[in-house]
Amino acid sequence: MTEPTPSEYVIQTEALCKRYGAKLALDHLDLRIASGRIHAIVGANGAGKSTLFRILLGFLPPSSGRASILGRDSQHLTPTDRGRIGFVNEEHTLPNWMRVAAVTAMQRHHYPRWDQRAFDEVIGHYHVLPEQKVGQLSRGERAGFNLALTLAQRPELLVLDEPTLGLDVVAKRAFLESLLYSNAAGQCTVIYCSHQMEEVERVADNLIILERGHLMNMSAPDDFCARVMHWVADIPFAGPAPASVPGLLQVQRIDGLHHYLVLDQDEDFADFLKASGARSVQSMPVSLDRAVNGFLAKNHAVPAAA
Ligand SMILES: Nc1ncnc2c1ncn2[C@@H]1O[C@H](COP(=O)(O)OP(=O)(O)OP(=O)(O)O)[C@@H](O)[C@H]1O
Repeated sequence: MTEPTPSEYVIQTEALCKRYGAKLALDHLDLRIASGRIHAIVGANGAGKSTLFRILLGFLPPSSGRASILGRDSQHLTPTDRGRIGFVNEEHTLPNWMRVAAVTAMQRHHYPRWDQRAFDEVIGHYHVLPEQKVGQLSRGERAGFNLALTLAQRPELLVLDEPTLGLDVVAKRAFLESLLYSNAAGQCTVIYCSHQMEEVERVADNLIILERGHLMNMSAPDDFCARVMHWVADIPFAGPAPASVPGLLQVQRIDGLHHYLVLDQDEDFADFLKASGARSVQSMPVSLDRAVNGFLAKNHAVPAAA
């Protein structure tokens, strides 16, 4: 595959930093996201995901470094630039006092590329009536309505910050189907931030992991999964010191067996376990949820010792 040219990146940051007082939320972040497909950004609470989105969309200035979106400097976006970007966040901020029909008419008027078919397709997943006030809609209905409005704008780039938070399984599925429909139709690039790995597994083509404002991974989800392996070893005593275990993410002792979750280890890891006293060893692949959460848990903040 050839490298995309700079104009083919929908997002580009260079040494991007954001400091809130003593806290560095984004730490010299260099990120390039190519146009097309669905990109998931994941990371522990406080990793900097929302801060990155706010800077990219021009709602917040960086402390230093640069950020651009659709080839435009995030700090100088014009209304025309903003019209090319759809943004949905978990708050689904819409005017509560307005009726669904009035909000829809207003948006249709505002966006010249309005696609009624896309709106009808998405809203059809939800039992939303035109005469209802936005404030009367359930959380899932509001999410669906917001996504329908956003997709109907026919954005070139859709940015979603935890859009399915608090939705039930059916509403979540409807939301993801709408997302896949819009992407499959080749209408836009989707950048999506979520803590829900089963969703990421289902929809994302590219997995971006942020940790404390640093980029830790950018690859297909399957490729990341393949880097993490679960090993079970029958070691009849304490086992090797955790600090000496290569690539260790997690260790547990269950029913007398040692379970190791390790990163970037090949078959040599079996030799390491045998040299550490293992009578038998076995390796198995892990789900994306286990791989990502094991990876994030390694450096997760722990309570200070009493
Ligand atoms: N306005 C602010 N003032 C001070 N600190 C802030 C502010 N906004 C965010 N932070 C801090 O910056 C860091 C990154 O926050 P951010 O909201 O970007 O994380 P996140 O990855 O979106 O987290 P979550 O998954 O919990 O939503 C956090 O440590 C947070 O406490």
